[in-house]
Amino acid sequence: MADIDYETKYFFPVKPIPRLSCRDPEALRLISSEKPVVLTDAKLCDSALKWNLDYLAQHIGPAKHVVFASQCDEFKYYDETKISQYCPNFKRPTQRLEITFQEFANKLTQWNPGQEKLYLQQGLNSSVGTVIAADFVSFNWPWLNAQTKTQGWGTLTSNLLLVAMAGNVTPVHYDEQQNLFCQLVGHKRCILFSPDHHDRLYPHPVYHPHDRQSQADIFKPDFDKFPGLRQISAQSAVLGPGDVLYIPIYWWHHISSLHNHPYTVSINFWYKGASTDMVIYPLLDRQKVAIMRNIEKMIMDALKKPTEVDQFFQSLILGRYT
Ligand SMILES: O=C(O)C(=O)C[C@H](CCCc1ccccc1)C(=O)O
Ligand SMILES: [Zn+2]
Repeated sequence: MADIDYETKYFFPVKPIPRLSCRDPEALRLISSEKPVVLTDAKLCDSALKWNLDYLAQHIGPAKHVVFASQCDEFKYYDETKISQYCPNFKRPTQRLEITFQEFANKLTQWNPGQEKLYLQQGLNSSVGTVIAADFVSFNWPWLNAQTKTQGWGTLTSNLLLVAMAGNVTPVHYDEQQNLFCQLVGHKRCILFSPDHHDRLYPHPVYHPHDRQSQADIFKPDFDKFPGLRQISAQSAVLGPGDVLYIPIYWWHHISSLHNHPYTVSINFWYKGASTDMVIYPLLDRQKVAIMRNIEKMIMDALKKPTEVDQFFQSLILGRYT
């Protein structure tokens, strides 16, 4: 698969994410400097390369799994807990279901155009069957543990099992965790933007259910509403089975499942970032984003009304911090 599938037209410059061996010192240098890299031979989840729909349906067990349903290809994440507090009229863009993997697999194989798209997004837990657990145990933990120790990352918080239908899109967002993203079945196109894009990708307010998601659509740009979009630039890669993409903490990413296979299977490894108690100046871009998030949370606790925030910050800085 080409580094960047050129049939897709972008209005912004895109460079390929380097594809390197996990033994290449350059790969480790990129990870240490929190830059994206595709590791082509990490053999991180080789035991899961056989996790196709039938195998998972047969072995993952009878537990309910979280599946999102969408009337379009987009699956924009929303935080359920933030709806009741500040956005009671929020319209959920997807419906959250809890069904067995077998039910999900049946819906996928019987899907017809015009029906809603489905996306299984389930944290792996102890409810999985023994066969899947055995595959999980034989992941390349020695390499993984050595890697995360070297980088000083925190604990592994979760492994999200992702089974998407071809064409599914996860719109532009960032996460507050380090991420080793393993592609198992099918191909995914990943478009990444550095954390300094905070003022060019217009995240929803921190109190909003779409916190951490971009308000803008990079494939239907509204340059009047979001003029900063004219200054964005990305790195991109198409991931195939066995590829591991390092998505650095706070890096924006857009992920879509290509049509060369009816579905895709991925698993991610989310780690807490290193503790930044040693603050070294100049601050990293991601540290500035973390500070902005804390200020937003404080101001919302204080003002309670989102409509007063703009005026508050104008009064604070206009004519004073130029
Ligand atoms: O691994 C990652 O970080 C991704 O974004 C992978 C992405 C699905 C993520 C769904 C999601 C987004 C935000 C919060 C919780 C869950 C995909 O592969 O489509
Ligand atoms: Zn993400």
